[in-house]
Amino acid sequence: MSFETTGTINSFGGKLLKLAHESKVTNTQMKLNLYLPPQASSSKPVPVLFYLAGLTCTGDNGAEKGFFQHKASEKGIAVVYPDTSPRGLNIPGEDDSYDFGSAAGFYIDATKEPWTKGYNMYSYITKELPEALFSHFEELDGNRVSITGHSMGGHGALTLYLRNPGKYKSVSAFAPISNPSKCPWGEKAFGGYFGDDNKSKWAEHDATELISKFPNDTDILIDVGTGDNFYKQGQLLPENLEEAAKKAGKKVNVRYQDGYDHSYFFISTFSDDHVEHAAKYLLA
Ligand SMILES: N[C@@H](CCC(=O)N[C@@H](CSC=O)C(=O)NCC(=O)O)C(=O)O
Repeated sequence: MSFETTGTINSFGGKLLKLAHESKVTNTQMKLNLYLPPQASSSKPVPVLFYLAGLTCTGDNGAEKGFFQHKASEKGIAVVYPDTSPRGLNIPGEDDSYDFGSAAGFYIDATKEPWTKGYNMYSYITKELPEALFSHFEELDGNRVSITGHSMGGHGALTLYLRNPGKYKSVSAFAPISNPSKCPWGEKAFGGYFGDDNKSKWAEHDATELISKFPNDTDILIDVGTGDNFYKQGQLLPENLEEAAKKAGKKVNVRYQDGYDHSYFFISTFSDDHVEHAAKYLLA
């Protein structure tokens, strides 16, 4: 698969590439950003951190406002910023709400019509995109990959990690939707993409349900702001994940950050810590 490079921007001594490619999995063109740190120009391939963004986002939000490039440049880690859904499939209702359809792909493969037409962000992020990137960019080391994300993307990072033991070296999340089967955003998305009667499928994409089934030890870093309105409204439910992790004997370190909200001011404050967390495993 070939990538079109539509822009190249200098950032912290490296390059942010604006990319587009045709996806067989989503049946659309997909856009993304790829940050190559300065070390990518040496002969040794660099490890990779995927950042999954939240509702209403594209691959631009994290690249422009997350400040991941700061620490990634220092550590020699590439960062992939994918889009959050297919775009323009012409499914009725696709663009009607901010929390379902466009920019709300929830990192699942839909099983319910008409969303099966291309709402396959799980396969796109875990298979098609990395395979395409690692065969096209020899600067990237496909054997050293970590994942992080925000809100809906935090849910994506946690569930992709927990569903694929060994695929990612580490995981972390900012204000993740931690128990989607039990919050309004998740109920709407899983009901729409899987069906209200398909609760076993819901559980397959719920970090709180998955953690006890994960076969390996974990070291999961999560930040949540105590001033986050979505946290206060019960959309995130990190306590449910903490409780399930405790019962399962898994390490999940949830840091409740005093007064921080849900925005990129919160993410950019702690993004260095999340890149450091990934670096601990990617550079071990
Ligand atoms: N428009 C919505 C709120 C949308 C919102 O806050 N999106 C967050 C992610 S929320 C969970 O996935 C986001 O990252 N927005 C982009 C940004 O640049 O801040 C509403 O009004 O409630």
